Amino acid sequence: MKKRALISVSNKQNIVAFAKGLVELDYEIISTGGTLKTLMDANVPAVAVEQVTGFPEILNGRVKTLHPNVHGGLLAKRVDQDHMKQLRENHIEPFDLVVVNLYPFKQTLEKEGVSAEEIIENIDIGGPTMLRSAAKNFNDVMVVVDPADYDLALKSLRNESITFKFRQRLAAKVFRHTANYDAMIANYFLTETGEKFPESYTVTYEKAQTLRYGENPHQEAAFYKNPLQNGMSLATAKQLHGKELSYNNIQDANAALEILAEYNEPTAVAVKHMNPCGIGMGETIAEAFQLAYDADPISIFGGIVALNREVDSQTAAMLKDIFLEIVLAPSFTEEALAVLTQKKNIRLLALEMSSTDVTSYKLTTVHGGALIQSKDNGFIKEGELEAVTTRLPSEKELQDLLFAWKAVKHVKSNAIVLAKGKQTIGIGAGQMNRVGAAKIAIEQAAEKASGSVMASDAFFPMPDTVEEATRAGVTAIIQPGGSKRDQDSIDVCNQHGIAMVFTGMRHFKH
Ligand SMILES: NC(=O)c1ncn([C@@H]2O[C@H](COP(=O)(O)O)[C@@H](O)[C@H]2O)c1NC=O
Repeated sequence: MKKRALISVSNKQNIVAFAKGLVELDYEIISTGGTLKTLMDANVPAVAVEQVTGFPEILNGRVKTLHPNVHGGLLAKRVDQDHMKQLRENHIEPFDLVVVNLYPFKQTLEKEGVSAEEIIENIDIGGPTMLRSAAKNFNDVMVVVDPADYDLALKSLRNESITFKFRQRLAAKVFRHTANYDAMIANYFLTETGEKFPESYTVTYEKAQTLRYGENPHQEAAFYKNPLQNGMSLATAKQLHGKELSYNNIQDANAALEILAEYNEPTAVAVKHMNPCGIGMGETIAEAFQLAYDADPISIFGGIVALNREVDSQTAAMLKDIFLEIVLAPSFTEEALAVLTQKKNIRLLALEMSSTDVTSYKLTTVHGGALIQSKDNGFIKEGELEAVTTRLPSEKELQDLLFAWKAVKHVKSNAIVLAKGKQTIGIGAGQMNRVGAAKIAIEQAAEKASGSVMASDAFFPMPDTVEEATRAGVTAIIQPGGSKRDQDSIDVCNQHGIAMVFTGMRHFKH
């Protein structure tokens, strides 16, 4: 008996060559409408699936292969005498090979101005059903879902080297593929219904690259992209120069992007171990970078720098003299590229910057599960600040307070940021007590601390941090407020003529 292949593909790329190869191997090909036409047009002999089902394609293609004559032929176990007897009794012939790829749901979703109706019509039903039937019965049926596997499949068929393992791998790929496809559909419906934390949470990622190693050389790692991400994405950033990104590079670049998303004016940020070590804002991007650099010329060594404007030759000349892992910006001028590409090891990344996706959720795995929360999109406007001290901040202090508040949100808790003139001058990150973070920030700022402002990511449980600030010469403080002992901190401020404002919003970052 001739071997039978069932072919039904939306993406018709390379299908003719594959089908021709199958015909040479004496396969009988059964196909659905559009696929059949493609094959016939290329003179590949094939039979319409209607001849197998004895039923016309109905409901505009919603039902074409959903039939026992198809699924019986896919699911029957060859070693099971009873299965084979039932096939004979019902005049069903088994299939040996299934080649299916699905309606382009994702591409439809991404189409501009697409209607809900078109999206729904692009949910493939018959395709996944065939794929799943064949994959379940992989012991007897070979299933190919990815056009990239056509050559390998054909080669194996020619050499008659189809092993159990090979068919199993193809089946495994099918279940990943249908799970990914369904996850995208589930996500679409989640957006439509506005449900936040459904009874099960389905995420899907697609491999962007295998990484050399993870956070440390003994850890394995890969980078997966979100297939539904619109706008800013590190997976689609253009690498213009330098060796492959590492796991830590991607984490740091992400931290830098989150920080830059806070600022509209020309801003530069230097990041080390996912904390900013310097943030500067200026009239030009060169000025901004100079400030970010001067903020901490030691910690920037081996760090990454992200800028929210095109890198020009002036900025490139400054960047060139520092050892940096990555420079990340929306674009680079030709001259800037000529300067920076002289450095073999620096990675240059161009990435269109937009505000980070405010609807997205952050997922952290823990033993036994995952924590999911909305991103920290908290943003305080000037008018929302509550002045709590006798002295109110001056206009200059106010601008620095808002600048420092945006920065402290992105520093690991407990976090204290000292800033002056739209420049961070001291950052205390990740300390187990707040006063410790303040001491680090003050020591970093040294003599610059005098006349600076201070931001704290959470309230002061006691007045010790404010006392440190007064000794350093800090003139204004921004913090959430809400401690039982707020008044103690306010009193210290009033005694020293410090202006303090409350945001009413905390920015823990663990
Ligand atoms: N409904 C069905 O019975 C059915 N059977 C196969 N399909 C899909 O139809 C597509 C191929 O259609 P055509 O050969 O007509 O271009 C494939 O993506 C396949 O997954 C179906 N379509 C969707 O559900």
